[in-house]
Amino acid sequence: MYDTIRYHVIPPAFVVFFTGVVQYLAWSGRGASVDFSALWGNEFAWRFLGVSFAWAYVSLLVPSRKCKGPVTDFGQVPEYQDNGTLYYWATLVTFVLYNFFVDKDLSLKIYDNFPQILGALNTCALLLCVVLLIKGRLSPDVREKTVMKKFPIAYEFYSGKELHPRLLGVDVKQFTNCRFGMVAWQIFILAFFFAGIKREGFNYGFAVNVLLQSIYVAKFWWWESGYFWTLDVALDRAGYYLCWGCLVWVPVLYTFSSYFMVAHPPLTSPLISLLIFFVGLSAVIINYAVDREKEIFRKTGGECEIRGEPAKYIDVEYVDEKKRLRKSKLLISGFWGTLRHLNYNFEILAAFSWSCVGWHHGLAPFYYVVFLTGLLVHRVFRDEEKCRRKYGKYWEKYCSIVRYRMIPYVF
Ligand SMILES: NC(=O)C1=CN([C@@H]2O[C@H](COP(=O)(O)OP(=O)(O)OC[C@H]3O[C@@H](n4cnc5c(N)ncnc54)[C@H](OP(=O)(O)O)[C@@H]3O)[C@@H](O)[C@H]2O)C=CC1
Ligand SMILES: CC(C)CCC[C@@H](C)[C@H]1CC[C@H]2C3=CC=C4C[C@@H](O)CC[C@]4(C)[C@H]3CC[C@]12C
Repeated sequence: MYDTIRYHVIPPAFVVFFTGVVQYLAWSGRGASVDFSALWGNEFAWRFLGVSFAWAYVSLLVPSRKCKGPVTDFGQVPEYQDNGTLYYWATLVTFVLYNFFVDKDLSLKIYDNFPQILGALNTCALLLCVVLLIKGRLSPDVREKTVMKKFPIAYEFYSGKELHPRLLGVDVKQFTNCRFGMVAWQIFILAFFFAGIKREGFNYGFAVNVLLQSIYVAKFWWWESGYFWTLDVALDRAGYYLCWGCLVWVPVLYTFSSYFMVAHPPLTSPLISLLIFFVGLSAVIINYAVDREKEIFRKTGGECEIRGEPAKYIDVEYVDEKKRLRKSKLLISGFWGTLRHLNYNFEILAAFSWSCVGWHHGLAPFYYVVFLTGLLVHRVFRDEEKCRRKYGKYWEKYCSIVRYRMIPYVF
């Protein structure tokens, strides 16, 4: 029963549901009813995507320093282009300059053609998932155990076949997640903000919404090399969930509060907006600090200081897929000694902060927060299942020291 749901029901149901929701969001966000003709895109949308994809692709080809991700159970060490921060700032500055000096209506055009852009993106993303499925089945880069095993086709399409596939000389997940998804998030919210100014004038609430998200996204680039060690990159395979998710779902849902605010400007006063800004900023900073603490701990092999004292940890052992015994450490001081997923709490608080400037308009500005909360609670279980399988009794020991996941005494 569980396997039927997991392999046969959820994948097709999610593909249909999420692909459909995109159409709803694209139109409801501007107060219009769904028009399916946008699914094919239009000339502007295809040109916009052509340039964006080419720009992202070139950023992964130009000579640059490289960084490595964690070694997989089957001994592969993925290699990434380490020029994310430069790419992010170059894209941002180019977009702003182009918008102010070359095409003053660019942001409005992006806003007006957003459903068409999403339609075209959806086509490209689905095509990519088909290519990844065929490549994974016929000619995977690495012939490891899981990739060689046959699962139901809908499941393979949804979850992906390969862990670190490369296409046209670039790492697919770095392209979809980092080079496209995270930059699209930044560029779209900025375009919506400029479009909002053109239509309704400057709005403090809207400014706080976009500024907080921009700080959040900019922070991502400082930490990009840390991202390569997360579940998405180390565990999730390249398929609909991750690649379609980053190519389409991130651009539509993660930016939705800003998209919505163009047609529904926030009514929060400048003072309240400022207060919300400081709450949101603190949340982004703490979220980053928690991630960073673990990153430094891992990079130094545990030989680092946390708040002026040597890091406290427990030594753990695990057996990898090749049956080799490996050693590692789990941090139990600093942030990681308080709750097992403290970073998620501040992730949600940050998103709540930038959404709540639009609270006068009901639930719509909070769609992302609702999704994020579900995603992160589900991720807590996925992550802990992974850790329990990996570390066994050592994970139980860690859980007995750091007892709660996200809410003290409750969860
Ligand atoms: N906006 C969004 O949609 C989302 C944002 N995020 C954000 O991304 C960031 C990364 O999140 P995510 O990858 O989910 O998870 P974490 O950064 O919480 O990483 C979890 C992993 O860290 C290792 N770990 C767990 N506890 C310890 C410890 N005490 N000491 C050392 N290592 C430990 C384990 O991996 P190992 O096998 O190495 O031991 C575990 O699998 C967060 O800021 C999160 O908020 C995450 C998901 C969605
Ligand atoms: C069924 C699908 C619609 C669901 C798609 C989900 C994915 C798009 C997202 C799953 C995990 C997300 C992320 C994880 C960690 C991140 C680090 C953070 O600092 C920035 C955001 C992100 C890259 C984020 C992006 C979307 C997911 C990959």
